Amino acid sequence: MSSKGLPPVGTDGAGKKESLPDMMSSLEENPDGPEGFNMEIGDKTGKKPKGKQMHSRSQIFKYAYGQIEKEKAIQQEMEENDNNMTLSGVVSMAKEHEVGSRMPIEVAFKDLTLTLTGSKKKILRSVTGKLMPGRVAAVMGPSGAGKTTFLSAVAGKATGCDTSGLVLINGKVEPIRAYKRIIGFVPQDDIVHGNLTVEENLWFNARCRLAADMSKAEKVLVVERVIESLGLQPVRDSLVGTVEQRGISGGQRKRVNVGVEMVMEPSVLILDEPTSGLDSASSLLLLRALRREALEGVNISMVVHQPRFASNLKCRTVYVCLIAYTSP
Ligand SMILES: Nc1ncnc2c1ncn2[C@@H]1O[C@H](COP(=O)(O)OP(=O)(O)OP(=O)(O)O)[C@@H](O)[C@H]1O
Repeated sequence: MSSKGLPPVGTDGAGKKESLPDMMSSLEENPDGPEGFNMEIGDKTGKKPKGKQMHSRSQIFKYAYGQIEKEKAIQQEMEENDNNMTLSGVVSMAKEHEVGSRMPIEVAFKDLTLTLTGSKKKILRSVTGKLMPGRVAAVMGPSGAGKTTFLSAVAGKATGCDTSGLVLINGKVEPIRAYKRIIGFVPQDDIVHGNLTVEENLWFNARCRLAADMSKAEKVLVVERVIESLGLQPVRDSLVGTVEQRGISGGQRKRVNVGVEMVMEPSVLILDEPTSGLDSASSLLLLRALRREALEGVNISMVVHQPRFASNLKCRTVYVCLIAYTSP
């Protein structure tokens, strides 16, 4: 993906560049502006008291960090219970903490078969199963088995193939593309803009892909949450980098790729090898961030090659072109 032809990131109506801090200052000066504060101050528990409007940058950040602290507490609780955590445990914890806020999407597929257009070669043959909200599914199998093809088909992005079989969204036969605004897809290749900073990449996506009627303050919260969750704080102002100009590390870049899809607050998040090229610590950090997304009710599927990552996350495992084994 190239940034050529894209509108400038964070510009005001006059085309003047508007960084996140600039934007926050302008919000502070003009809280009643068209994209100003219609959000309320939160307390430490993240609850928003009625009738109290946020009128300053510090108030917005107080709210944002109150929410983030709450999420960290949940994460800590999860880690303490890690040894006996089950998938149903994750889901019930999500309910307990009332953090599940996304529209739940269940994706079922029956006899999903993909044939190369103009030939009889079948890339996928009669794949049947279900991907559930609040769960993480690991798609595993040897190279060339069809993992990417399978996830592309689930996301409605398979090209060059004829698809047969059924895909049911929440039990209804509907084209998955109708849900593209709430499906995040992180391909193996880069989807970030190298000549923007980490924060600008995230902010650009938040601005373009979150609901138009969502206030700027709420969008800031979403971006801050993603930066915190993916451990991108130290590089938030660094250029991602291009071939000509070196930027952040490969592992950080990988996390930004995931982040640009996370900021759209998807209900379904599909990732093709998000941990490839990452060291164990970065992989774990990323997987924990994904588990937190699952706590929000997100339906997550990802290609992983290391079985220990799947078992770490207590994933439901979908083996492609192998005899299926589902982790307990
Ligand atoms: N549009 C297409 N045209 C031609 N061949 C295709 C197309 N899509 C997929 N294939 C073929 O289908 C097979 C499965 O590819 P896919 O990328 O899904 O495998 P994979 O399991 O993800 O592999 P890897 O782990 O190496 O990334 C490959 O042989 C690939 O060349």
